[in-house]
Amino acid sequence: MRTLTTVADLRRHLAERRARGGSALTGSAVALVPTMGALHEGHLSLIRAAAAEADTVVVSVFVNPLQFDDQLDLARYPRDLDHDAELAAAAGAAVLFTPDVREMYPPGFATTISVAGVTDTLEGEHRGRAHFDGVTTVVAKLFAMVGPEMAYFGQKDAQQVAVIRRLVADLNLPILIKVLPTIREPDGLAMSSRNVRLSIVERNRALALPAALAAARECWLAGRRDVGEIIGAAKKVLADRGVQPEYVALVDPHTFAPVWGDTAGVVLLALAAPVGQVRLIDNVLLQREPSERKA
Ligand SMILES: Nc1ncnc2c1ncn2[C@@H]1O[C@H](COP(=O)(O)OP(=O)(O)OP(=O)(O)O)[C@@H](O)[C@H]1O
Ligand SMILES: CC(C)(CO)[C@@H](O)C(=O)[O-]
Ligand code: BAL
Repeated sequence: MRTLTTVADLRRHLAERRARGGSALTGSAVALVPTMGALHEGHLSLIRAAAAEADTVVVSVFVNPLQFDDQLDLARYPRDLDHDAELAAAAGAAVLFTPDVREMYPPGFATTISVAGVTDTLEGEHRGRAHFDGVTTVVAKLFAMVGPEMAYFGQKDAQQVAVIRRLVADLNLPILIKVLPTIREPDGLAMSSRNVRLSIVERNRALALPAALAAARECWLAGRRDVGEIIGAAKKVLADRGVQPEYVALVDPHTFAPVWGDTAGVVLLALAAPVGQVRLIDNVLLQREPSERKA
């Protein structure tokens, strides 16, 4: 695996690899897995899936200052580039792209890519307009730098997925967006780079999030369709375990518009909550698993 830090080196290396041609199975397809590093099994599942489908997997590691609404969160964001390189290589990455902030945003940089509508609610509302503007600006730049045929994202950041899909559709970008399920710890906590900042007590309290999602799903599976009732089931679990959510919401999984009254069709239950000094998010799609559907 090559570790590259400049756009010029990245472009040169990818051009050489493309010129060589790939295998009969994958052609010379390039896949991008954008990350902010401190890699864990969630990221590795994306890299492995990309490696199975593309000749060249580029993993980017860039802690993007533009998308942080909280400067302390940016300063404390976990960083471990040497370990990331080992893990990414073992999972099948061909290139680790780790630009510094000046390479990504040189002096004079003045462009913002902004997606409207789907960014209005939940994370967009609570982390502020700049969060998703930061995400879409850096992702658009990464797409332009790498020129991937496909890009891989995790369902844990469900709204980010909807925003990226909108970006790709609106700008006619010829990039296939692949979304993989949330990878969880054995006890149910969604893997996240920020989990390392939880104390033992907080780590235990954080289990309130998957438990709240499970309670809401139980309620939905029991046939309840009243939005207040489903959200109430999740909120009760959080309150019982001493977690105060920033939001618990039922939304359309494509537009992220809130669902009111009675739910119909597939809806997404999403929540965000601080646990100690760490802000966690999680979500579940309320739909019947294929095995639960009637033949
Ligand atoms: N548990 C997970 N399962 C599947 N994909 C994940 C998981 N966690 C993160 N990802 C995906 O990995 C990509 C990079 O995410 P990122 O580097 O922000 O990691 P993270 O663990 O979400 O960090 P944090 O939530 O602390 O910012 C995103 O597409 C994200 O959705
Ligand atoms: C997509 C991303 C790498 C952009 O900085 C980030 O938002 C993330 O890690 O999910
Ligand atoms: N995984 C989402 C990136 C962020 O929290 O800013």
